[in-house]
Amino acid sequence: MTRSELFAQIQQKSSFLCVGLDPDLEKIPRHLLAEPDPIFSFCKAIIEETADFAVAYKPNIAFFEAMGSKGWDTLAKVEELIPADIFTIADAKRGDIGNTSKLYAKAFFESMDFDSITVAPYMGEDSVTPFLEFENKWVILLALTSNKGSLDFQLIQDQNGKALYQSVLEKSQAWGTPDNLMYVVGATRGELIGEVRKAAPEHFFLVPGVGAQGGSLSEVAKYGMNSSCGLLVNSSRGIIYASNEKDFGKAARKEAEKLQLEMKELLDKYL
Ligand SMILES: O=c1ccn([C@@H]2O[C@H](COP(=O)(O)O)[C@@H](O)[C@H]2O)c(=O)[nH]1
Repeated sequence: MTRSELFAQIQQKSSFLCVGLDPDLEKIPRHLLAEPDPIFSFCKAIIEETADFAVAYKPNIAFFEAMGSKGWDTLAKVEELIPADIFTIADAKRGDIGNTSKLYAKAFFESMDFDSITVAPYMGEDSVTPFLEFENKWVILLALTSNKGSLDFQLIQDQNGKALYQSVLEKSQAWGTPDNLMYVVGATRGELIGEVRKAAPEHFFLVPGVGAQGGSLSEVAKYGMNSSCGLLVNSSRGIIYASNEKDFGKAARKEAEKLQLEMKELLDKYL
């Protein structure tokens, strides 16, 4: 999917919502356990109920690969089920020496047909660029993550006062463009999102951390929105586990709609 197609979706739906698919057999409604593939049935219902409000889906690969080969089959079926006009993100956080990254890219972009993959920057240019060689596919590079451990390395400053996440932003902009490179920026980072926006004015940000992790959607929009929105804000548990009864699909729909309505107001205010 191209950047302009993504922006068109955002305008059409008045939404920059990414629904995170983190399906856990221990958390899904009990009645689904009688189904032949409970995780698929769960994701199918969530996708069907939230597709009106979502511009992206982000299956977190850990939740599928934890189930072994069956999990990979389920992931492929879920990816195929997502409507073609909705952006797909394989949240796999890959990255290795070049020839290995190339095969990770083939796995997610060719064997499966994801639009994008999350990639860790730690191993540098040759670990990231193989993912950028696929037409109309995206790398979403970890820049400033939402978790507490992001303080361990990402905010360490060099002798000139430049934080590691800033070096990641600066250097990686020579590898890709706003048309094939996005950044992960945690919603829990408040006004630092404004610093990231200054360093990468045109790139889209994938922003996890609203909902269960307590990040503020209005702060994210205030500091992070650009003239083509430039944001995909993810919520996983806050939507998919809104209920664990038979009404879980409808409950997820309600939460997704709530976020979309807030997003519409923010788009009206800042775009
Ligand atoms: O910095 C990061 C990068 C990735 N994630 C992932 O996003 C979702 C968040 O789930 P919630 O339930 O909405 O908290 C999850 O898949 C994480 O692995 C992140 O949280 N922070």
